[in-house]
Amino acid sequence: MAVSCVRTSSEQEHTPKLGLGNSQSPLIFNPSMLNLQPNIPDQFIWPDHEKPCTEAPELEVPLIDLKDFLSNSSSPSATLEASRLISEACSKHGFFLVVNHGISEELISDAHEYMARFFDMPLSEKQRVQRKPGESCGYASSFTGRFSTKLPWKETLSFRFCDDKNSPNTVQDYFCHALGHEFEPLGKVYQEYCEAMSFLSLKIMELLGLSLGVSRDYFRAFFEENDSIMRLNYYPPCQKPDLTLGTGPHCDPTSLTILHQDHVNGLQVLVENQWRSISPNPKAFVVNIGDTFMALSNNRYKSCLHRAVVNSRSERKSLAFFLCPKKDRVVKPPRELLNSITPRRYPDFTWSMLLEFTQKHYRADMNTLQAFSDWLTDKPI
Ligand SMILES: C=C1C[C@]23C[C@H]1CC[C@H]2[C@]1(C)CCC[C@@](C)(C(=O)O)[C@H]1[C@@H]3C(=O)O
Ligand SMILES: O=C(O)CCC(=O)C(=O)O
Ligand SMILES: [Fe+2]
Repeated sequence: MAVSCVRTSSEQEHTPKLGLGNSQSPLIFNPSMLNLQPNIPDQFIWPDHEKPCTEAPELEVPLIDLKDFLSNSSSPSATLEASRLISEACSKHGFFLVVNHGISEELISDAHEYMARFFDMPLSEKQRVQRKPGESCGYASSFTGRFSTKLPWKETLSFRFCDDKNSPNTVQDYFCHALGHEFEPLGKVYQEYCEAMSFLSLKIMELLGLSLGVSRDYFRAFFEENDSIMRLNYYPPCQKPDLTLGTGPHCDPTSLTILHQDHVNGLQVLVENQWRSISPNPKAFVVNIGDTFMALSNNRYKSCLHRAVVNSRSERKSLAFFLCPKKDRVVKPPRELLNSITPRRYPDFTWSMLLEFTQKHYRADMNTLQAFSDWLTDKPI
């Protein structure tokens, strides 16, 4: 069965007031050609206040060793310590590293290898799975045709993962149906990778629940049967890395992001109004909470601002798993997180509504959740 990704109509896709692109004749993002030009096109040059600064001191990110917590004989003290460290990280900038996560180096290496092979394919081959307006799956090269300014210097491939026993092979099926059976090995690796990401996400949800003083199972149960997004990010070298961005400043609208960087620096987080870099660590996943979990926590934990910079010497790649709840689940905080001092911060919503908002009406940035709340309550954005 062909798996259809999120399909939304695109009548408002190019709402001029939001400066979204014109899909009639989009610019083609061909970095090897663009890098031969004396200058990069204006559409890739970001405003001065968003240009990457040369300095981005390394951020010491809390590192959480999951070995004891994940072992069958995990002790209450190991669980308590892991949830305490998560609480500390999420009360600061919302980023932490996990090691001894139980995911094999071979699977991670295969996921990186197949990502390199995919992006090495000719553009015409990649465009066989071209992302269509309003959809959140498929291949995109710098979102030309979707946005008209501040184009990111990257190519992406996004696809859906469903933790649903009734459709057990959504990822593998997507690749086989969209690209052909010669892509079955690639589909198998990403099917296995996404299953491992989903398992790890649910374990982290147990720790997030404990760290917020709700039951270990509360958030885990909410994300059972998750309907998540896997994204491969490819950032070509850029001759003018000080003028453009690989991924612009944003908070992830999703619930939890589990990112694996290759060996090239590029991920930056805004901490106390200063951009700080998170150095690659092949044995660690970088984890951050997103807007949807910020709403679930009733704003106790913050979805934090981050971006990806590029460089003039080498390409960079990252694997990003975005945990998302089943589309019709109502996102609202548990009653333990509501009281007279901390009343409801965001209205009830479903992930399906927020996803549609980011794909049809609003380019995700640092204010997505507030803009979405205003949109829901009909306030002018
Ligand atoms: C639901 C999503 C929208 C984006 C991919 C996932 C989670 C992160 C979002 C994104 C990366 C935030 C920055 C802007 C964006 C347009 C991008 O640069 O890719 C966002 C993704 C998207 O809308 O495709
Ligand atoms: O590539 C990176 O390091 C970060 C990418 C990112 O933030 C995203 O895809 O949401
Ligand atoms: Fe992100």
